[in-house]
Amino acid sequence: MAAQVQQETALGSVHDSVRDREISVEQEHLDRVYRRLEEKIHEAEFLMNDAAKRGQVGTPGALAERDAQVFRAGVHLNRLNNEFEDFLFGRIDLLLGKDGKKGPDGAYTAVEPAEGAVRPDNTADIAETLHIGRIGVLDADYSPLVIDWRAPAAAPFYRSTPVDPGRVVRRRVIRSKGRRVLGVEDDLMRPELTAHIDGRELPVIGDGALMAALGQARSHTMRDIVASIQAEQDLVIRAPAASVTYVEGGPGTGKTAVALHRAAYLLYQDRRRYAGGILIVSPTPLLVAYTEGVLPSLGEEGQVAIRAVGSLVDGAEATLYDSPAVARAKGSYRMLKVLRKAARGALETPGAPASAPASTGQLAFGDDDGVQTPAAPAFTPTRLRVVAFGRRLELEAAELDRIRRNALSGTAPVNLLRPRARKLLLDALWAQSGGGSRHTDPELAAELRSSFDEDITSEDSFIAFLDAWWPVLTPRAVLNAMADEKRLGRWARRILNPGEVRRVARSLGRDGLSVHDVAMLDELQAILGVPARPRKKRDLDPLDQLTGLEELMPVREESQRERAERLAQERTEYAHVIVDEAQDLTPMQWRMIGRRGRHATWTVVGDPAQSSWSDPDEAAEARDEALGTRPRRRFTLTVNYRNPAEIAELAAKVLTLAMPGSTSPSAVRSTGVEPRFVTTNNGHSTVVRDGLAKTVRGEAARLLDRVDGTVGVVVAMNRRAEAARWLAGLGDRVVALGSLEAKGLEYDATIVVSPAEIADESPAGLRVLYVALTRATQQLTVVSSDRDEPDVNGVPDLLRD
Ligand SMILES: Nc1ncnc2c1ncn2[C@@H]1O[C@H](COP(=O)(O)OP(=O)(O)OP(=O)(O)O)[C@@H](O)[C@H]1O
Repeated sequence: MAAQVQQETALGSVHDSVRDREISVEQEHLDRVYRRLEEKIHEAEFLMNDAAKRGQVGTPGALAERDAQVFRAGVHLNRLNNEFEDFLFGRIDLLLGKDGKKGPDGAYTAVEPAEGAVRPDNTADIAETLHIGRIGVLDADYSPLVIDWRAPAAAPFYRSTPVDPGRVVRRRVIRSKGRRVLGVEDDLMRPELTAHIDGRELPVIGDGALMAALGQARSHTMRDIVASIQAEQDLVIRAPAASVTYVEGGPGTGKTAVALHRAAYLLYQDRRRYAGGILIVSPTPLLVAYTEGVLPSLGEEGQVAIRAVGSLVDGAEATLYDSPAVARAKGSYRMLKVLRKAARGALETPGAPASAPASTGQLAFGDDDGVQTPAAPAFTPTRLRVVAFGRRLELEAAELDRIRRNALSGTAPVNLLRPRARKLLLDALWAQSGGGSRHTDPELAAELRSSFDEDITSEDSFIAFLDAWWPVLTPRAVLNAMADEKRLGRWARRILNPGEVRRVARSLGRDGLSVHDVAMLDELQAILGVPARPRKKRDLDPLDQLTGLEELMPVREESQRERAERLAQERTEYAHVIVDEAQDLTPMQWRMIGRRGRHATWTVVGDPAQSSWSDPDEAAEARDEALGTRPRRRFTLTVNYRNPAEIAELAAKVLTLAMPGSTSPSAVRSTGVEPRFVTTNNGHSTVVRDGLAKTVRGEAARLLDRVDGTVGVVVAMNRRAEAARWLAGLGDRVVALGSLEAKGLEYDATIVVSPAEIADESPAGLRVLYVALTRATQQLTVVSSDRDEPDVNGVPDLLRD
C-alpha cells in the first residue's frame, strides 16, 4: 500500500514516534488557534468597553448603536469562552480542486479534484488542509484556521468515503482536552494513492475514530457526534430546510443524534429565521433530560425549545401514565368527536363547573391573562328575569334552550360565541317587550333599541345570569366535567363503549395529568377559543377623572418591546418543528404538534417498528394531516451504532414477530459478548433460583462491575416502583425504568425483566419489547419469570428461534 499505514506490531516504537510527531503537528496548530482566539476575545472585550464609553455620549442614535454593539460583542465573547473546550476535532487533507475558487470561509469550494491532481503513477500532493471545529476561526489574514462543522467546506469531512472520496485523501479526527491534543485517528479515503504533504509521505494513524467513540462508556447524558457523523447521517443533517425531511431508521441508527445536529445546522444556515423558532418534540421528559446537553455542546444554547410531548401546553405538565386501554381511547381520533360534544355540552350541564379550580394549573388563558373567568355557578340557571323600561321581562327554560341551540349552531369556538348568545337573549327580550312596534321611524326605533340593550346589560342580575348561563369555559373545566361518568357517557354516546367511558372518566378524576390529557387540553383550547383580551386601561389620572377627559384619551398602545416580549412568551408556533420518535404519536398528539407548526418546515424522525401506538394507520393519517401537502424528502438510516451485533441479532428475533418482513439495521461492531439469560424459577437457572427482586439486584451488581458507565433495568410499566426498590443502594449508575420510558435512551448494559410481561402489556407490546432489547451498548441480560416459559438455557419463549 502506498501510504505509510502503521500497524500495532513489531513496528510499535516506529508507530509511536510517528503518532507522537503527528500529535505535535496538531498541537502546534491548536496553539496557533488559541493564540488567535485570545486575540479575538481581547477584541470583543475592547469592543464592549468602547461601546460602553460611547453610551455616555448620549444621542439616541449613538445609544442604539451602543446597545447593538454591546449585544454583538457579548454574544461573541460568550461563544468564544464557551467553545474553548475541545472545539477543534477534525482535519481533512485535500487534493487540488477543479476550479480553484474560494468560498466565504476561505476554503476552496470544489468537491471534485482538478484534472491532473492525481498523477498517472498514482502519486499526488496535498494542496489544501482544513481543520474542522465547533466554530469557525479566521486568522488575521482571513485564512481559515478552523472551519465551522456546519459550513459547506466542512461537508467533505463527513461525506467523503473510499467509494466516493471527492478531494479528500485523509480524514483525521483529533482528540483534545482543553488545550492539549491527546490523540489522532485517521481514515484513508484514497488508499491507492501515495500522497505527499510538505515533501513527506502522508502518514496515517489508528483505526478510525468511530469505533473509539462507540466503545466509550455511556453516562446519563447524550454526547454530540460532531467528530464522527457518518455520510448517510450527514445527508440528513444538511438536507435543505424546505418542506418535510422524513427520516426512518432502526434502533441506534442515530436518528435522535441527527435530529439534534440538524437543529444546530439550521441555525447556522439561517440564524435569523430559526433563532428561538425551532421546536424539538421528544416522547418523554427522560429523553429530554438525556438529550438537552447536546445543543449547548454544539454552541446552540437557548435557541431551540426541546419539549416532551406531555409538556407542550404551558401550565400543564404530564405526570401520570394511562393504562393502554385508556390511552387508546384518549389518543384516537374518536376523542376529537367526544371533546367537541363536551365543549358544547359543558355549557348546558346543570352543575358543570365553569372554570378550573384555582388550585389546578391554568392554560394559556385564565385569570393570569387578565380574562375574567367567572366563579363556578352552583348550577346553570333555567330562567332569566330582568326589568327594562319599568317592565318585568322573563325568558323560560324552553326559550333559553332554543336560544342556546341557535347560538351554538355557529361553528366558531364556543367561548367566542358568547357575544352572539348575548345578542340573541337581548333580541328575545326586545321581542317580548314589544318595543319594536313603538316607532315606525327606523332611526328612532334603533335609538330605542340601543337604550333598551344598555338598560338590560348594565343590570347586575343580567351580567350574573350570562356568566352562569354562558360561562367562559377553560379547557380544564371541560376536562373536569368529563370526569363525571354520566355526562361523559352522554357526550361519548356511540363513540366510546361503556367500558371506555367508565375508564376514561375514572382516569380524569385523578389528581394530575397524563400525556394524553395534555393533548386533550390543547384540543379543547382550540375548540373553546380564547376570548378577546380586554385592552389594558391606562391608570387613571385623578385630574382626568375630575374633568372627564379620560373618555377622550386613546388607550395606550403596546410598545414594540412589550409586543416582542409578549409574542415570545406566547409562542405557540415555530419556524421548524423536529419530531423525535414520531412513530409513537397518537392522532391527538399529531394534532397538538401540527398546531405548533402550521407554517413551519419539518424534520420527522422515527421507526415504525418501535411504535407503542396500537393503530399505526390512524396515526399515519393524523401525521399526514399535520404535515399537509408539503413535499417530503425521505431518508433511511441503515447502520446501528448502538448495539453490538450479538444484541442486535437477538432483538431481530422479536422484530420478526412484531413486524414480519421488516429488516433490522446492520450493527457496526461486535463485542464477542453474547446476551445472558437468567431465570428465577427453575432448576436449570445458571445463577439464581429465588425471587425476581434478588435475581435482578444480583445481576445489576454483576453488570455494574463489568461496565464503567450506566446500567438500565427495563420492566413492565406496572413494576416500575417495585423495580426501583430492588435496586436501592446500588448507586446512581443503575436506574429502573418502565418499558415505555426506555424509548430513545441507552445504557452500557441493560437488564430486560420478563419479556412476556412487557409484550403482554398492550396491543403494541412486542414492539415495546423490541425497544427494550435495543438499549444496550455493550451487554444485555434477559431475566425471565414463569410467564416467559424459559427453556433449559433460560431463553424465554419469545426470544427462541
Ligand atoms: N456517527 C456517529 N458517531 C458516533 N456515535 C454515533 C454516531 N451515530 C450514532 N451514534 C451513537 O449511537 C447511539 C444511538 O444514536 P441515537 O440514540 O441517535 O439513535 P436512534 O436512531 O435515535 O435510536 P432509537 O431509535 O433506538 O432511539 C448514540 O449513542 C449515538 O451517540
